[in-house]
Amino acid sequence: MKRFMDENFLLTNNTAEKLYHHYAKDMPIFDFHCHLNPREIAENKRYENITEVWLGGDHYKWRAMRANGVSEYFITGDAPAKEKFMKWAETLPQCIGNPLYHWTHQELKTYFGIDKLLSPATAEEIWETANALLQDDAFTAQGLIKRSNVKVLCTTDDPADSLEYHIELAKDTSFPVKVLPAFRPDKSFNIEKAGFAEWIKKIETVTEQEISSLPALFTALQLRIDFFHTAGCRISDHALDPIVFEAATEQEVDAILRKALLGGALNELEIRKYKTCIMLFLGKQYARLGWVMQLHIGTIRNNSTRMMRTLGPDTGFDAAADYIFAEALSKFLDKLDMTNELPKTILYCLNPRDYEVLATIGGCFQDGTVPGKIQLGSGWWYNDQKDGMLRQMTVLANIGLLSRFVGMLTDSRSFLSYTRHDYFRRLLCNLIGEWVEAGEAPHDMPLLGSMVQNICFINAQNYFGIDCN
Ligand SMILES: O=C[C@H](O)[C@@H](O)[C@@H](O)[C@H](O)C(=O)O
Repeated sequence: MKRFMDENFLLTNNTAEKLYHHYAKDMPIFDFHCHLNPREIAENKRYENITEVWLGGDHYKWRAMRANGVSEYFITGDAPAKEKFMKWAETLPQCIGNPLYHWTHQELKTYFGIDKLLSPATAEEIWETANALLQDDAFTAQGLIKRSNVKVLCTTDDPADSLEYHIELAKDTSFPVKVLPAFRPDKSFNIEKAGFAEWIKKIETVTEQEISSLPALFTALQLRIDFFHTAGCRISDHALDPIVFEAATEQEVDAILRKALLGGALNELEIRKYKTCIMLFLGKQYARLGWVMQLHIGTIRNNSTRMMRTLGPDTGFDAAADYIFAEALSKFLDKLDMTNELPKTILYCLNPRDYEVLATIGGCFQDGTVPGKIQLGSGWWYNDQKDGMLRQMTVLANIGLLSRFVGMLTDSRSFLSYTRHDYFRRLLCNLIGEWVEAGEAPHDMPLLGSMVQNICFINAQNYFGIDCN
């Protein structure tokens, strides 16, 4: 029997152990999609206690606590920080089998050097030890990022954002990590959602232009894209719930936008036409600048109306959807490809049922210009666990080129989540190791070692075209 989470955690064969320890473990991190707060990084936030850094925004943990019968008062409510931590400590022993059980202990060990298992019996001691350590410079926002060997991290930012913290960080020579914005224009195409008119007002303010027509909106978006580019942005990100494709002329879409801006109600067809037109415009802009376009597909968000009313979005009430989207996705990529304006693209889906759909459609638009131009993104969100990551890598290996994969990202709101890369690397090495041990891949360590290092970091560096030195 193996010891729980020892140095060969998740590594079940000799080749995997060698690949992980010799090639993967010490590779730097390129975190191309996360939800860290750039202000906390720029201000080098110091955390008062482990509740703040650990449970502050992590809706994975919140869901587990709810599932364990913990009342909202101790999760997102006003309970004192220590009581919230105690509730997490009560919940964790119930999480065996869930990645949270592993991540939590990886984080305790990697950052705090704590080997004990968190439970009500150890909670008091861990609370004291961790909180004392948090006062050290190694535990500030910047300290944690540096210790995690991160070279680049990309936050998620609205087009109206001033990017003041990114700009400030770029000037700060004492912090060597590149903190870059990622362009997330969901609000520009979610014309049917509450908040669209307010968002247009914000963009009018930051671009100092009135937006009363489609050409004016295009100009404003282009200005913001160029501004983001100047601030180092090379990546965009979209939540498409679901992706749609409905061809329309710009005149038609102009009329639809004008109608919406005057407060008119749009029908389904109009909404689809508008969204398609905006996404095509954006895709072309990304291609123009050599950016990467990330498409996150397949969620059904804010399922609990009651909790949406009290807590708002991104609080743990989203699920995998079962949308039918293959044709729309294919037509969207094809339309851009026809005029050679398809940017590098990463496709993610929250429903792992659809990985083959993404991988096979993506394969139709590889155009020989960039290795792995169209990527099947790593297991996203509920899929960034053992089975989900293995499934994503297996589908990619079967249908595309695993060797060209840009690898893992954290997608997290917590500065302690970098251990997820370690989790991913172990699984990657184990998968390849299993192939070797079964005689399905050659025992060529330099070849496999370089494949592993490419997937851990080098592919991402080349693909995103960001200098990491
Ligand atoms: O891990 C989960 C995530 O952070 C999740 O909250 C995000 O992926 C977010 O919904 C997004 O759309 O970018």
